Amino acid sequence: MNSNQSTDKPNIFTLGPLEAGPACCDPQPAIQVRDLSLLYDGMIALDKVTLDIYQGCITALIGPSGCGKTSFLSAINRLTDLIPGCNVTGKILVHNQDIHHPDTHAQTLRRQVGMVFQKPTPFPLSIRRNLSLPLNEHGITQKAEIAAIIEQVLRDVGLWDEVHDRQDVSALSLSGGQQQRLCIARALALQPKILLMDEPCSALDPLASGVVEDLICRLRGRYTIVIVTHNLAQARRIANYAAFFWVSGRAGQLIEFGRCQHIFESPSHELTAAYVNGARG
Ligand SMILES: Nc1ncnc2c1ncn2[C@@H]1O[C@H](COP(=O)(O)OP(=O)(O)OP(=O)(O)O)[C@@H](O)[C@H]1O
Repeated sequence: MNSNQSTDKPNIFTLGPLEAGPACCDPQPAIQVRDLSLLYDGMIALDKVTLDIYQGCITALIGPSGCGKTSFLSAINRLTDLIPGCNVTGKILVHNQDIHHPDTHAQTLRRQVGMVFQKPTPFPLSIRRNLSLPLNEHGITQKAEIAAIIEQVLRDVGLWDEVHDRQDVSALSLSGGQQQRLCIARALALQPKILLMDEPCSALDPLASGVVEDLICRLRGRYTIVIVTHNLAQARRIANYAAFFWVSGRAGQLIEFGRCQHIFESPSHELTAAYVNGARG
């Protein structure tokens, strides 16, 4: 089925139970960003961003198009290394490890910090292979171990009941919402600590979007989640913290960061107030 015509079941009870994670009321930084600047071909896209992302919490990155949200996300797991002409300065610590230190390997980092993209991006392979391939690439080859991980992550994203008896069909035959949950399962298979999500619901119809949003909430506590969203109502519903970015000239800047309730109900900066009230952006 075409991804934009998803008829993903709205039944949230298909999502398997997750172990409760730690509450996020005692914020410990999982990611520490200091003076992060990012340039594409010498043109500044992010200007000196300093921010802590708290462990086990959901942090929403909000702001108008072009303010650098995706660039910020991509810097955290060094996907920016793969963009020709992209230059990153400043410091990012992930669980106290400097991601730019020569001893930090990008592949190891990306195992710790998974990424889910806007459009579901399953490989044009079977459901099973979509999940086993990254495991093989990270040296996991035991069939029994792979089968156990596949079952666990499919249960975690609520897909097990829907696909366990047809794991060898093409992942492209799934609905858009199912494909996105498969992509989340693929990220979870490598047991990351952090999940970066770039507008994970925006390519889905409202029902599938609701299922994925519910899933993201269920992952809270077990994972540190950073989500880019243009959907302010969604940010408000699911996030514990929000970071508001703005673009001045071409440079994206972090204007304000704080508890979601503060950002949406009593922001400190007038630009934030204008944006969340729909007057700007
Ligand atoms: N690969 C790239 N090469 C050159 N410029 C880029 C590249 N990716 C992004 N940019 C530029 O960097 C700036 C920030 O882009 P980015 O995609 O990070 O913003 P965003 O806030 O995520 O936008 P949107 O909400 O529209 O996705 C924009 O001016 C964009 O044109």
